[in-house]
Amino acid sequence: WVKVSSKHWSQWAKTNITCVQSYRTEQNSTGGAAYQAKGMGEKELPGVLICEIGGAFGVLESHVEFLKKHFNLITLREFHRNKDELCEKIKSIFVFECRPLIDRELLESLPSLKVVANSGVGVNHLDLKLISSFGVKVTNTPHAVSDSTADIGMALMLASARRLVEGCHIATSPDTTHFAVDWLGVEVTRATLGIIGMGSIGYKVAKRAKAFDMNILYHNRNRRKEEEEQAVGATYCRNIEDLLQESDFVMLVVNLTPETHKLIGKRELQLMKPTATLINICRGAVVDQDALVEALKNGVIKAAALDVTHPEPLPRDHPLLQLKNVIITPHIGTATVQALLMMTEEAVENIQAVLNDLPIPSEVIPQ
Ligand SMILES: O=C(O)[C@H](O)CO
Repeated sequence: WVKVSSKHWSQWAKTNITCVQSYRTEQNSTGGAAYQAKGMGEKELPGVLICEIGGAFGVLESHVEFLKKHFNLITLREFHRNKDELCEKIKSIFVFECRPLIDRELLESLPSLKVVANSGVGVNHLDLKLISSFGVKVTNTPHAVSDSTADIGMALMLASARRLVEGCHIATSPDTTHFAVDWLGVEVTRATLGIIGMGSIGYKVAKRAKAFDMNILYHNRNRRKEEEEQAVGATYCRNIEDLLQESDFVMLVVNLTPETHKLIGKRELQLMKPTATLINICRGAVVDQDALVEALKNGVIKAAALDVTHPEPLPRDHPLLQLKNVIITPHIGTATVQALLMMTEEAVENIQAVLNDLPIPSEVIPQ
């Protein structure tokens, strides 16, 4: 089965797509009969190139059965072993994080390629102009990732405010004989949160922060509708400077583009309060890391909590890894059972939409 957004359902239902018919089978028995009558099960499934099955950048083993109902999965290794036979069959590439690498050589070797389906929202690892010059579309999965990534933003903010990692070390250290700590955390409740980037993830952060009675500021290229602002109690800051000066916590939730590369540098850090914390859940390169190290060492800001760095992982001798006022997690914004399943489902919907000339739920258009 595959989840197809209800607004696109009627168009999907008119087609002969195997997955849609089997989805209907689960919903009502008439759908199952239609599936049989059209004989769709006999059609050759479109070829999808994947990096591998399992491993850090491969398709999850638990998703393979589902994917195989829709596609003929071809791993990169199989492709390289049998290029001549497989190159015509591959209609789509399923990209997870930055694998497989999509370069000119790969694109030139796939004449039937129609879509590069990125599993995840960030597409900074893809050369959009190059891909589109081959007439190939790019899609991503913004809906699937928004809850889990917003959760990580909240988790990092709370962990940093309450010094959870330090507390954990004390509680688990073999040297600990009693639980006296010589420091205090701060509360996020009623503090000011500045969200930079108010797309679907930023907005979900705001929803969560509202439940903590936080005072919410946001900066975004486009201002949200008034009713959306009111629903989460967020105030728009046209100038990023105002947000930086007023916030106790600044959370970065933008896409990495040439415009947002090193968006937070020395000047921006100096505008922040010395008691403020920077939280980054988007991409490491949005922050000038050298400037951040200096700011953290010299008390320009209080702390940082980063789910993303540049590069990933940081070299083991990187100064950010030596600082006590920094929490770093290994880019786990979408690392949940639910998010990964939804990312796969959303990618399948995107691929099927492109291959069947249907409205594409999440197409990424090169600027
Ligand atoms: O871009 C995203 O959705 C996450 O960072 C996972 O890559």
